[in-house]
Amino acid sequence: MPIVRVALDVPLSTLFDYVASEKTQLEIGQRVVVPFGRKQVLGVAMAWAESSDLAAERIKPVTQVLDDVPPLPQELLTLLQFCSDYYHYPLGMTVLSALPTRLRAVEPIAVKQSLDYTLSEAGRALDVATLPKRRVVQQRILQALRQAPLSGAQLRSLSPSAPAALKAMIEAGWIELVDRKSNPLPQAGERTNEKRNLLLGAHTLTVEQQQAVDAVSQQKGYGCFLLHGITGSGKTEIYVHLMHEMLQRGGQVLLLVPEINLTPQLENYFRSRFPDVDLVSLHSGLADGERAQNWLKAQSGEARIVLGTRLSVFTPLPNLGLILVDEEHDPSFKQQDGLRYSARDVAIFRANQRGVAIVLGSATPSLESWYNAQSGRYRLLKLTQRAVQPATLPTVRCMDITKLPLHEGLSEPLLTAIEARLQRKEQSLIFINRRGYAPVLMCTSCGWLSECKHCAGKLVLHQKDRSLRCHHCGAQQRVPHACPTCGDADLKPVGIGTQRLEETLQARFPAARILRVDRDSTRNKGAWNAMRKQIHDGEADILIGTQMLAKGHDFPNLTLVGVISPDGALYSADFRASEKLFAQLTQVGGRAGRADKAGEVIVQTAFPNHPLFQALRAHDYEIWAQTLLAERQMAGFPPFVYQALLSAEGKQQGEVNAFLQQARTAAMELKLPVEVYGVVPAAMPKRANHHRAQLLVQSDKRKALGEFLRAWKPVLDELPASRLRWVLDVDPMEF
Ligand SMILES: Nc1ncnc2c1ncn2[C@@H]1O[C@H](COP(=O)(O)OP(=O)(O)OP(=O)(O)O)[C@@H](O)[C@H]1O
Ligand SMILES: [Zn+2]
Repeated sequence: MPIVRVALDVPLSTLFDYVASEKTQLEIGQRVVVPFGRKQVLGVAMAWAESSDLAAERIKPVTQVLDDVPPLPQELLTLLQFCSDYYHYPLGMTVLSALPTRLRAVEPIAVKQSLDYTLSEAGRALDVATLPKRRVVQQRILQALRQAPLSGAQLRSLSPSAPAALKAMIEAGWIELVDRKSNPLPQAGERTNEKRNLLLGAHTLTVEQQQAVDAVSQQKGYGCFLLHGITGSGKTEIYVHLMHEMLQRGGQVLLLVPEINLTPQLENYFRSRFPDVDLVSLHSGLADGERAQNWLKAQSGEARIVLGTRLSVFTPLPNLGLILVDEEHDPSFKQQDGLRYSARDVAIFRANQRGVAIVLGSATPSLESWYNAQSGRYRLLKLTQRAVQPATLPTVRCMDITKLPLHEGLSEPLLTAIEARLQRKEQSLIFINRRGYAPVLMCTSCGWLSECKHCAGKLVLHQKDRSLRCHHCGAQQRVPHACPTCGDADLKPVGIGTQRLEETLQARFPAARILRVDRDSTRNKGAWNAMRKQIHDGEADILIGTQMLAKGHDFPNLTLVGVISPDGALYSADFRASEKLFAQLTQVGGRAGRADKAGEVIVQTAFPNHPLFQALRAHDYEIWAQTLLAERQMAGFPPFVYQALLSAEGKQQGEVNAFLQQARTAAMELKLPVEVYGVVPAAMPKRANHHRAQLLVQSDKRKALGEFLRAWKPVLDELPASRLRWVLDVDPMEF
């Protein structure tokens, strides 16, 4: 009896053996339903086995083979195996988490029969008379398709041997699959389904853009390119040209983007540029059914451009020819739970596995990528000018808030600048990374602060509904009438959030139309889209926003960006904080003056001479990256070392620490060439009543760290931890 090894969604690092009866026609990569404990669960057939460690009578048979969709290709299974090994995450859970939700259920999915066969250009050009006489069925199919596109069922009704003939003709390139919806029945006399991979509105590329496009398209086999282009330099236009080139060659393109918020907008944009090309998007905002359909279109090769957030890096793409990663520095490419992968890094592995080019684009590359470009592992492509003439980079001014009086957090120069924009009917954006009214409520008489009972954090004042809310655990309560400690009624909001800024600006500029864009104001579905339209249509004068507004948008009438209190990042415990801040400010500053009007950025800071702000004023990413790299090298931080973080949390602090101490002892006993640090509290030491602590391990060799983790992980799995949750995070981004 053949034994098949199946990946299941269980937290064990093994596969599970089942018997595949002779009758079932099972292929590796197919989804199967198998008994597990008392349940029937979904799994993926990963490999055949000669024998099993289980006694023959204990191996259960596969219940059902799902043949609703084609098997996962071996290439994808290999990629998932790599991820499981590299991130030390159970293989079964890795494989299952890569599937769209709908394909993880034990019920087969009903694939909408929306695909039709049609003649390709070569097929239409074919003269039936030149086909050998004995290929009757092929001739019949050809003639039928001359009339109209047909479904598989219709073609099969032509002859019992139609499937074989069809297969041969697809391989010959005469027939292709098209989406029925997008191809309404042809009008008489009209040539149909002519896919020309139309590219609309192509700009004549600048010299720098052309060089970048040439370098990538001339690449033979794997190559990783870092596209460093200042904001508005036309990186997107490069993607478009590269996509077009790949479409002409018949390949599929995968474009990874960091933000689900940006995908609908990008999707429309790319659709408008490639009106006759099948493009699908994959992100968590889609309904399960739609997501599964899009995934299947990618797997069948029908979708030529796949646009998606991080999970789409695991989409099967038979003709994958190019991978693009936009805003490659963005931390949201790293998944923060379950399989903690970096979609950017997996994409690089995938490009290598496939032997194709990958382009990482950013105005502020991550230090990891920058370092790789400096050392020659990646090829650096630079765009140093804004694409649209005469658009230039905005002027950046820093206002020293230790010397200037502030009105509710706003300096006079900033207010004057906003006023000027209002008079000129231009837009301003005020960037502040704090939602709510004020970060904390304080009693002026005893110093009491609104703290969360469950977390090591403060309760944020939300004025609109008079509530105090914890942004970490979601706890919420009404604003007290008096101080809970001393009874004094004089409670004052301290610090500034988006709501307070909105109130202040509205009072100062009563006629201005102010739009606040943060997680609270965009919670309802469609709210953000509506707001974006308002901004584009010029129905807002002042935008107040958190980082949501900072990324990727192109608002031509926006000429002023104000930045309120970014200083926290300068003395944060997170060693990446200042890297992130520079990227954020460059991004948000890059929203100003993208068209014909000059832009201005005003930063309110207590440290105007900090190297970060100097580099920001000079628009000099390179010098800033160099400064940071030197610091990181001195301190022994990434990208000069590779890290893994073991974090644990539980209700009892003692248990959390004991677990981590045992883990640490075990790590030391392995006597491998890695540095094992001490057990320390997490940056957020208590959240939702759970105490949190962590243990960092690092090495200057990726391989040494990997070998250590391979030895350490099984030991961790055996440690008593029934009342704890712990995770191992490789290449951690959050501490
Ligand atoms: N060669 C070109 N000639 C004229 N206009 C161009 C050219 N390339 C791009 N543009 C235009 O320049 C603007 C900025 O380009 P794009 O959005 O591609 O920049 P980007 O580098 O992706 O920007 P960001 O990183 O700030 O989002 C767009 O309006 C685009 O249409
Ligand atoms: Zn809390």
